[in-house]
Amino acid sequence: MAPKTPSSLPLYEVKYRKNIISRGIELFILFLLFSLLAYRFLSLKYHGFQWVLALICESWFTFIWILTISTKWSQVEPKTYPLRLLERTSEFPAVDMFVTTADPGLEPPLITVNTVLSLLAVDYPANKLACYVSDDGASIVTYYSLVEASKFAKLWVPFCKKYNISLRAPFRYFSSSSSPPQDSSQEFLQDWKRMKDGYKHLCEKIEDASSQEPETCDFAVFPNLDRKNHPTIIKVIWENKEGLADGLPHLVYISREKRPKHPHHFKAGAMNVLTRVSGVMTNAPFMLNVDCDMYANNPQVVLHAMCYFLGAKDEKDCGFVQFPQYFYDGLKEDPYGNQLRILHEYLGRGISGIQGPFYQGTGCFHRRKVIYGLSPDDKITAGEMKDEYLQKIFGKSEKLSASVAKTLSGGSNIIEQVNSDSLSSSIEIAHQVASCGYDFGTGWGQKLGWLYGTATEDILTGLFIQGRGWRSAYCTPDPPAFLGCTPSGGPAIMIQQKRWATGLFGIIFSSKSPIIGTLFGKLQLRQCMAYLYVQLWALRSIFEVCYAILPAYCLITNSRFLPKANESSMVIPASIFIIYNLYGLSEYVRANEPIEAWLNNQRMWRVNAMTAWLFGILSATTKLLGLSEIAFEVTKKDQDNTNSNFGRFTFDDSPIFVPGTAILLLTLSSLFIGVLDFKKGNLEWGLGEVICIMWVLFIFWPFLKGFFAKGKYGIPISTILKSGALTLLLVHIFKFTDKL
Ligand SMILES: O=c1ccn([C@@H]2O[C@H](COP(=O)(O)OP(=O)(O)O[C@H]3O[C@H](CO)[C@@H](O)[C@H](O)[C@H]3O)[C@@H](O)[C@H]2O)c(=O)[nH]1
Ligand SMILES: [Mn+2]
Repeated sequence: MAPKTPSSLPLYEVKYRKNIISRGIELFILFLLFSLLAYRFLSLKYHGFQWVLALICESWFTFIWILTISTKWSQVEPKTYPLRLLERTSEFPAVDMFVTTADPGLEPPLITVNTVLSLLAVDYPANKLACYVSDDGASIVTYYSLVEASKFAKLWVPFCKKYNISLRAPFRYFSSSSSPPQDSSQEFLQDWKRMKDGYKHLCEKIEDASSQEPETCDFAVFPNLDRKNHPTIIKVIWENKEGLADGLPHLVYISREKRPKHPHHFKAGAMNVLTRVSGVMTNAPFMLNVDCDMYANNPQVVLHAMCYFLGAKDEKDCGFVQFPQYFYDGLKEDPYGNQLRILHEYLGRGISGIQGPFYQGTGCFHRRKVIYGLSPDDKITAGEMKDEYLQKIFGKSEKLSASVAKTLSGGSNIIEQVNSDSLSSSIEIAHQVASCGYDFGTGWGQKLGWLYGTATEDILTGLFIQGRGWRSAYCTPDPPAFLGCTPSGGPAIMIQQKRWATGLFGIIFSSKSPIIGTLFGKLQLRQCMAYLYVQLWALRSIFEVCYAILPAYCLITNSRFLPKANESSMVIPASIFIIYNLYGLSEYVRANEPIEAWLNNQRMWRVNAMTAWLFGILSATTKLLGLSEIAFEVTKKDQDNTNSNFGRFTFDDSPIFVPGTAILLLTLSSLFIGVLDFKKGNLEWGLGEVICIMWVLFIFWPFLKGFFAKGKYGIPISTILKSGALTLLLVHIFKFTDKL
């Protein structure tokens, strides 16, 4: 038999996990849930209001469980082979890399700089890459930092490539190896020292610039600039004029025009400007997008993505390639429950086994033509290629429509579609397509590009792509491709979770709803169910809150919502509780996560559900009714997580902490009332309710500690007073309904 030639080996493989045992347990839990519903239904006439409420909540939980099972059913183990790709070809397609930043205060320029440096240094021919940074903060410090970073990159990039450094974001490289490796050569030691000094110098310059704005003629446009009202600024910081494969990729700074009267559509607006500006400058057939805090942690990222794009038998199988969002410096016990490792491990791989991962907003490679609205089997007609037609949809720029035409008609000949003119010659047109009115009346944000009208533009945009029949690919190289910051402390997490819950819920009611996509489009049914699983977060809050206060209700009104401990039907809820938790724990054990992480996640996800998601449903409803506007509050990126108190829950005086505090106070009061009743005897409630009370206290443990802590670790008095008033009101209402 002849040995396999490299070109016959696949560039990627996707295996399905044989998760027979966990599937069995999931189905068994479903069976128990149905038994519980049947039991409740049949015994409804012997019980009161609590029984009905419990039945409603448990029906909802059963529905969510069905979505969960379907989503997790077919988990994938993808594998990509970049070495085979390198053996097979030397002609690589071009990639435009987009970085977005919006606020130099919440997103320190040094973080953005590190992300950019890590991208400039990836293992890929430099003449095929261009890096575009969008700065919605129009910050002189960000611009200055990038200019300085490009100077440092001339040393850093060759250094990384010469010694094949695996970590190419300097802040991570120098924090993980504060002294050079022991057995390194004299030459390496010298270079290493030069890099370390160079980076230190860069940091100092950026720090100085943050306290005193830099002054040179190149920065003339920035001073006295109003972030919300300014013209477009585009600067080609570095151009790889000779087109050297071992040089530095182009680096372009863009701050799009902003005017108070024009909606700017947050990140989606920024992404569309990046798409257009890059369209008239380099027009690469592939685009990578990362948030400013997501540095490339694996220098071969682009090659991994290309394994899918170039290796897919059918283009349709690979509309975009998504890398999971992982975070750096996360504590192993995951105190805030926002490392999402378990979410990626099971749900993420499960979704990937259906129609492919959701687009997660960062760490994703797109095909330009997919972003331009193309469907897998679209045949472009000559009429659609006419300039007039293109300008109606893509806006009034001849040069842009010419490059769009190239992209749309290019077919699979992706090497040829790029622009070869110099960047500087397109500056004027770039300004035009970055202006704030350019979108208006065109297809941008409606049927192409990143979609408007939501704070979760990522999920909406990905949904729209999959609804047209594209599949996406999940890429999980080792080491992880990208690492970013995840918020720490209570308030930042709550804001992020609320934004997600609000945006996701709104999508269900939009014209791009997954339900419509399945009925009238090409979204697969189970993919629709997976989307609903996340999009229903906000609505889940109502059922979770009701269920969490049910035990307190029972203790206050001396009633019960569970069978008595000595009744045989108690077996059903008890085994659901035990098996569900053991099953959850086993997921952590299988993924090598500590038990503490499981406990903390149990807690934080329920806390989020009952607080942030509850605010999510409020803000989504007011938005749907037209009473409020979309808001995108940028998440704070911490540079330094080494503080010993890192991991402790923090509070502020935001109303978002009121529901949690109130549920806790209500539960404590019910215990108090329960103990008083206990002396009187003749109790209706029993062991089941008490265990539930304990569980609620366990979940709100960080809040309980917050009663006794000071400063940002304590719950503000005003929040306690508000929650206290709410609790009193609820206790009275409960007592009152009981008398009815
Ligand atoms: O007006 C804006 C607002 C935000 N951003 C950028 O958008 C990115 C994401 O913002 P961030 O505050 O970090 O939000 P996260 O909650 O961390 O982001 C997640 O959720 C968002 C949708 O809610 C997605 O857009 C992100 O890609 C995804 O990582 C950042 O690079 C921002 O600079 C802008 O460019 N312009
Ligand atoms: Mn982020």
